[in-house]
Amino acid sequence: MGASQKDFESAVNQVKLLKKDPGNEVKLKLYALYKQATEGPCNTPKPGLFDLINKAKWDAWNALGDLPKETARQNYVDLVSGLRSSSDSSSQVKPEADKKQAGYETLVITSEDHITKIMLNRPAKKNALNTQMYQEIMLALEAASKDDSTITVFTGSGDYYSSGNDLTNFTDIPPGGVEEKAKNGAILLRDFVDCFIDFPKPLVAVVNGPAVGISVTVLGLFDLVYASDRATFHTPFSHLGQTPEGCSSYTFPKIMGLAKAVEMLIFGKKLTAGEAYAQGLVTEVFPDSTFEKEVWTRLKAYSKLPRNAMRISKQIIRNHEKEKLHAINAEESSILQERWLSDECVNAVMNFLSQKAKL
Ligand SMILES: CCCCC/C=C/CC(=O)SCCNC(=O)CCNC(=O)[C@H](O)C(C)(C)COP(=O)(O)OP(=O)(O)OC[C@H]1O[C@@H](n2cnc3c(N)ncnc32)[C@H](O)[C@@H]1OP(=O)(O)O
Repeated sequence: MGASQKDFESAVNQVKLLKKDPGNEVKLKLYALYKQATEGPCNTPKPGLFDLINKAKWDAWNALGDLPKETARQNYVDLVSGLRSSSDSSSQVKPEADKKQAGYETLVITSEDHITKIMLNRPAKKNALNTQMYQEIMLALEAASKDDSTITVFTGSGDYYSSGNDLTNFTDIPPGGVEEKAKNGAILLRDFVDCFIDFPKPLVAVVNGPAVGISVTVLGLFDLVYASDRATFHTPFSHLGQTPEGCSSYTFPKIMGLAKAVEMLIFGKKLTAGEAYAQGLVTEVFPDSTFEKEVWTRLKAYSKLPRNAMRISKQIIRNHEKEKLHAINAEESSILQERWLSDECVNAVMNFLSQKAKL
C-alpha cells in the first residue's frame, strides 16, 4: 500500500525540522515530488534563462513527466525518511567549546599557542565559499589582525581545503536584477581580497586537501603555504566563463613564471601538491599521514618568535607592492563583474546547478 495523505503531511513537516541542510539537489527533488504529489504533472510556463532558481525548480518538476500523484507522494515520504537518518549522524567539526570563538556559522576559529586558526567549516559543501563565509572571513581577519596571536592560519574541515566560490551565490537575484547582483559580487570580491592584501601578520595556509578557484588564487598573498600530498590546486576559470581574481593575474606569473601561470589561469591545468611546490606556490609538501602533526609542530615553534619582528619583516617584504595589488584587485573584480553577466558564465553555472557537472 502507498503512503497515506497523513504520512505525506507528516513528511512535509519533518523536512522543516532536518538538522542538516540536505543540499540543493535534494531540495529540488523534494520540491518536484511535492508539486507532483499535490498538483500533478507540470503545466506552468518555463521561467526565463536568468531566473535560475525557478528554472531549476521547473526543470526538476517537469522531469517527473506523468508520474502518478500517489507514486510521487510515496517517493517523497521515502526520500524524507532517508534524510532523517543521515541528518541524525551529521559530522561537522565541533571543537572544544572553551577555545572556540563564538559568533561564526561557516568558520571555526580557535586561538591557542599564539596562533589564531581560521577553519573553513562547510565540509558537506567541500568548504565552498558562500556570501556569509566571505563576510565572516573578513570579520575574522579583522579580529585576528588585532588579537594577541603572532601568526594566523587558514585550513579546511573535512576532505577539501575549499572548492572555491559557492556557485549557488549566483542564484540569489536581488530586486535590482542580475546587474545589481554582479555589481554587489564585485564589491564583495574586492573587499574580501583587500583584507588579504592588507593583513599585517604572517598568514599561513594549511592546505589539507583539494583547493579550487579563489581558495587557490589568494594563496599568492599568503606568507607560507603548507600542503598535504593529497592537495591539488585548480583554477578552472575559462571552463566557468570567468577570469582570474585574488591578484593571481599578477602574483602567479611572478611566483611561477608566465608559462606555468598561463597553463593554470587560462587553461585550467590542475596541479598536484608536488607540482605546486616545484612552481613556488607551495612552501613545503608533507605526507598526508603525518601532515597535521608535522605542520602544527612547526607552526607552534614559529609562533614563539618575537611578534613585532615578524610583523615588521612582513611589512618590509610586502608593503612596496600593496598599492599595485589593490589596483590589480580592483581591475580583476571589475572585469569579473562583466564576465558574470556573459552567456559563457551563466551557462557554466546553470550546467553545474542543474546537472551537478563536475570539474
Ligand atoms: C563574491 C563572489 C566572488 C566570486 C569569486 C570567484 C571565484 C571563482 C572560483 O572560485 S571558480 C571555482 C568554483 N568552484 C567550482 O566550480 C567547483 C564546483 N564543484 C565541483 O566541481 C565538485 O563539487 C567538486 C569537484 C569540488 C567535488 O566533487 P565531489 O564529487 O567530490 O563532491 P560533490 O560534487 O558531491 O560535492 C558535495 C556537495 O558540495 C557541493 N559543492 C561542492 N563545490 C561547490 C561549489 N563550488 N559551489 C556550490 N556547491 C558546491 C556539491 O554541489 C554537493 O552538494 P549536494 O550534496 O547538495 O549535492
